[in-house]
Parts: sequence; structure tokens; C-alpha cells
Amino acid sequence: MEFSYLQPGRPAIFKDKFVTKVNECLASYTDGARGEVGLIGLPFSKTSISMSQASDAPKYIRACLSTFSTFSGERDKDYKNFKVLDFGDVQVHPTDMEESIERLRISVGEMLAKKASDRYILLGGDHGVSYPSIRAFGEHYGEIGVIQWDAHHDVRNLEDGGRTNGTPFRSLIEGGHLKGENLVQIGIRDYANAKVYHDYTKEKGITVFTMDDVENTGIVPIIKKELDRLSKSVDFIYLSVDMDVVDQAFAPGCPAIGPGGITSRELLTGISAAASHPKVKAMDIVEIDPSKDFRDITSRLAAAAMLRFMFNH
Ligand SMILES: N=CN[C@@H](CCC(=O)O)C(=O)O
Repeated sequence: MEFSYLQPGRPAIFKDKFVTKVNECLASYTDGARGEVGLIGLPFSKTSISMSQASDAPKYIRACLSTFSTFSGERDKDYKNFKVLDFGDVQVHPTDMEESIERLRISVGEMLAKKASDRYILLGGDHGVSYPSIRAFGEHYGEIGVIQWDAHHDVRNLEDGGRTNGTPFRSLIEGGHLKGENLVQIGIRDYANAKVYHDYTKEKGITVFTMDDVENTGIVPIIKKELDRLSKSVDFIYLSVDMDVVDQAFAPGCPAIGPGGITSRELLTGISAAASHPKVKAMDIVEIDPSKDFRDITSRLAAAAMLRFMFNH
């Protein structure tokens, strides 16, 4: 006998026939498919220096896409036909860390080799995933520029415990995969870093904007100026968004939360400004641990950041 209203495990979901939710724009990648954006999950956080379940973030962030509609009133435009090709999540090794990092690099490279899209979003994981990801983009596209939103420099030494979420940009620079002058760090916070790493950024020619710089100049003018500079010397610009750049009030789900960070508005307007540049073609979002979050605030902000990147080109 068929049940009328008993549907085990299926909650009743309200459907307004005039509303499309952003998660409906996602389609699993199939051979030969093309989409406006390629999406991949990099669920790796075992080498985080804090206890972190950031490896769970890709599924939370994807789920939060269902909390947004595809319509922008600001632009009077509906993005309901926008196509996001979802490549799924990389299977990392359960215990071998270097093997996992290699699997991330290979998988991002294999996604790019499909040429299924011109623009990509990568969902971490902790910030350690940006090392293999940016390497893969460099191998595919040539000279690369990076704008990093972060409270921390992430150029820690490698002797104290190998590659971690505190070392991705040192690994990229020391490995010759990224030139210091092609790296811009925005939102660096006081009392969150060590002098030796502050000095390292100067020695390597990294451009650093502290929270005081953001407050005094404004995030959009900083981004526009740096995009203008970078685009003269690089082929491709990658945004690396560590959510701990955002103040703990707006991003409570990061392992390294802190006060005095940027607001959620500054994050979103900054990403909009960056994403409208033709050379900005990839963005990673990292350092969300859903087990530390509150009502998915941080994952929801990450999903909103995805919308800004996708629909603002
Ligand atoms: N990517 C983050 N890096 C920070 C915080 C790390 C943590 O607490 O997990 C750092 O190295 O200090």
C-alpha cells in the first residue's frame, strides 16, 4: 500500500513556484559538460595547528546555497539559468598527509584539464589546501597572482611540523610556484602573527594591508589598486579567502577567530570588486569548521561570498 503523507526521512519543503534557489544551479560534472563556474571540494584539515573539522565545510557551504534565491534586486536580474558544474569532493588519504596534498593538486589539475569552465570555486578545508590548489592553477595557467584575505600571513616555518594551515604561502614561495611580489595579503591583524613572519613578507616583496590600512583606505580601493598592478604582470588572479579575516562576530565558525577583523559587508563588497576583474578566475574559501559554527553563520557567509564571485563577473 502507498502512503499518502508518510515519507520517511523527507521533510516537507515549501516551494514557491516563482523562486529558484541557488543550489538548483548546481549540476554534477559529466564528461563534455560546460558551466559558467566549476566547483570542487577540498575536504582536508588534518594538518591544522588547531583542532579543526574544516574538512566538513564543503558540504555545509553547498547546503547553505539553498538559503539564497537567484534574484538580485540591486541589478534587477535573475541568475536562475546560471550553471555551476560540481566536480564533487577530492578523496584524501586517511593518514598520509603528503599523499593527500598531492591528491588535491592532481585533482584540481584534472578538473582544469577538462576545460569545462573558465572560472572556479574551491571549498576547503583549512588554508593548507591553497598550497596544492594554487600550484595546480600555476601549472595550468602560467604566472599567477594571489589576493589573500587573512588575519594571518600563513608563512610559518616548515621545521616545526611540516606543512600545516599556517604554511601555504611559504610553501608556494619557497617552491618557486608564486613570486612574493605577486602575493597581496589583506586584513592582517595585530597580535595574530610573529615579527619573523612580518619580516619574511618584507624580504619576499609581499604586499601587506593590515586592518588599519583597510580601515583608513577602504577595502574596495585597495583591491582595485592591487588588481590594476597585478594584472600588468600575471596571467591569472586567484582569490584565497581565509574566513578568519572576518571579525569573530560575523564568522564564529573559524578555528582562529578574533576581534577587530573585517565585517561581512566588507568581505562581500571586496569580493564583488575583485570578481568583476577579467583576470580573476578562481576563489578558494577556507578555515570554516562547521562544528564550531553557530546556526551556520560562517558557512552561510561563505555561500554569500560564492554568489558575489559567481554573479558579479
Ligand atoms: N590559516 C590559518 N593560520 C593561522 C591559524 C591557525 C589555527 O589556529 O588553526 C596561523 O597560522 O596562525
